[in-house]
Amino acid sequence: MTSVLAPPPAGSGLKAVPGVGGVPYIGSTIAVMRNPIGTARKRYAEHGQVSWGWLLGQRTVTVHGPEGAEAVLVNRDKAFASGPAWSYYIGPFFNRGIMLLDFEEHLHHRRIMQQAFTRPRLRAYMDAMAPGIVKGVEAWRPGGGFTVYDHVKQLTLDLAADVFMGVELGDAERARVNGAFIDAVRAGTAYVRFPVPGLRWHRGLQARKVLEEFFYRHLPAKRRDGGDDLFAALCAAESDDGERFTDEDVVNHMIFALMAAHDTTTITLTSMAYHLAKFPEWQERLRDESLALGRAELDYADLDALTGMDMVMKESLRLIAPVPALPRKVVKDTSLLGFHIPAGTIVVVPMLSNHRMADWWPDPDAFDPGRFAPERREDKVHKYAWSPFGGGAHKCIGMYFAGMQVKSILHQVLLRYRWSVPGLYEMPLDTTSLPSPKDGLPVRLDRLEQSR
Ligand code: HEM
Repeated sequence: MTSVLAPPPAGSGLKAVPGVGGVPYIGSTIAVMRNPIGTARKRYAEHGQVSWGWLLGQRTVTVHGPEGAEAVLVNRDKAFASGPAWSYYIGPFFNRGIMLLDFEEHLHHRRIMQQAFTRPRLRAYMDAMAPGIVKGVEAWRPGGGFTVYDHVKQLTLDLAADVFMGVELGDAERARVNGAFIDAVRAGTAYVRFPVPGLRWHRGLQARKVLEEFFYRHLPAKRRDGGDDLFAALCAAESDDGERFTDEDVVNHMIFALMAAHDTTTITLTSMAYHLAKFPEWQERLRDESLALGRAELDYADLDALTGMDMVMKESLRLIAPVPALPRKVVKDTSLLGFHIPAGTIVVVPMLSNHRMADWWPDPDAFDPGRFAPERREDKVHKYAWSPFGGGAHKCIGMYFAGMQVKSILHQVLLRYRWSVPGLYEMPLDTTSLPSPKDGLPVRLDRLEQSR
């Protein structure tokens, strides 16, 4: 049965948001978690671009399609706040991370943080991560049942110590910090959302303490000595108006940035590895491209030259958007594509399913990197048709960093290994949190005869 979210104000000319309430607090949560794309398609077919339902305990409006994504993310009326929406999931563990700030305050932090992502800084991060990538990839053990996701996750975590923290860690300290980081991330998807000793939420709070203690301890040396890592960059960052981060800001932003960077990059590489295993002709094309560069290590300038890799990355980000949905809380009554949205509502932009809408993408479920080739550019159909990095004020600040890291890693893998999956294999995705393979993506990994 269709029920409306709230009657629009008389004379406003706005429409009421239709939807299916279902069981209060639960609604379509289980269906969305199990099959986000199928559920979104059904809902779009039944109710159109804007509809509401219960999701994860909240009355939630889902706005399908790029027009809605643009309206929410560009946020001209300043009606959609990121902080209160994201805090529901990750607030206690990623307190005062930049994505949890809004409007003027967010802009103030963003202006300073931008200085840690300038081109010279990115070049320095790329140089800093290169030896760790070679060492990590070289240590992989070829054979059957090589789980790509687990290995890439470990590699990106190890790289974070070099390029994010820039701190020499002993094995025990590394394990302690990495463990705390993993617990903080996991806590966001806890079912029991209050601290019971031994359960995820409690472990997340403990982990936050470990991370804070770690960063505060190393902060004075970072401020004093500088360096080519993100931690040093945040300590030194200064906006054009001379604003700088306090110690507390640096610690909060470091903990958040680690989280924002880690799973997203891991998922992107896993998705690329999966598609390259399913479509070996693309794997060979990318390997030829990497070999043709004639250099063991990528330069910053090479990133644009790897055109096949760029298309595969874009297509993999389209098919599996690492951040599957972007939530916002409505802070004042507003309108969205002609619908009345009352203050207090949660609005979600479902990036994962938006990228698979047949109204915007020909053959939306097919892996076809050529759709991003200059002569096709199917993403040009709308500015927000392809938006794995979001848009507007909160658009991913690490977008170029991500491209740099993903391409640097894949280049080294292509030069050393060939990998495959059985013909009928389909990667089973766990979509209860950020999308990841339930089975870790087991492949057969073979060392190339002549690695370079
Ligand atoms: C392929 C990898 C990545 C993807 C798909 C991705 C995606 C996103 C998305 C969709 C948002 C916006 C969320 C929203 O508006 O609600 C975002 C924000 C953000 N990302 Fe990324 N991200 C990636 C990698 C990174 C990396 C490597 C870093 C850091 C080095 C990073 C740092 C951030 C930060 C700090 C924000 C918050 C920006 C703000 O609120 O102003 N991300 N990311």
